[in-house]
Amino acid sequence: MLRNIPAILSPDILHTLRAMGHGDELVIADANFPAYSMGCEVMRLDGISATKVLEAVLTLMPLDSFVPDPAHTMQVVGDAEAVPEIVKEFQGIIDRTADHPAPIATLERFAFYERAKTCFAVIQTGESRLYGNIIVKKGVIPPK
Ligand SMILES: C[C@@H]1O[C@H](O)[C@@H](O)[C@H](O)[C@@H]1O
Repeated sequence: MLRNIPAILSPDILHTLRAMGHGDELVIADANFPAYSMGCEVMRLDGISATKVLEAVLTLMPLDSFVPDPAHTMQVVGDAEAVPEIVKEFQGIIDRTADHPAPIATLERFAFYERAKTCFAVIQTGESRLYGNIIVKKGVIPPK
């Protein structure tokens, strides 16, 4: 255990978050997401919701303020305008925790997979709600 570090973040996840640089992207994925097919590092937090993981990650990792869309979720197949409850929760977490909150943008399902393939890593959670996937782009911590 560590002081000031959310206990759900495992040693390998802490290593990855620290190794990521400005503009690198992380996928926080639900339990149905084809994480191992994305070709990047997969870390697992089975049994933990994607919303808890997003909250924990954003307590440590700044969201990028250099781009208009530092966070993306997956569009509902057949209803691109739908906003699932979990996406509303993701937005609330970003609004509460990010230094530079931004509205979440969306990607069509297969465009989301293509974007995920370029990401630094995936954290596969135990999230059982469909469309519980979010890609977050790491920002910078300026000098004090
Ligand atoms: C259609 C969508 O495919 C994705 O890969 C899943 O992660 C979502 O929950 C949903 O089932």
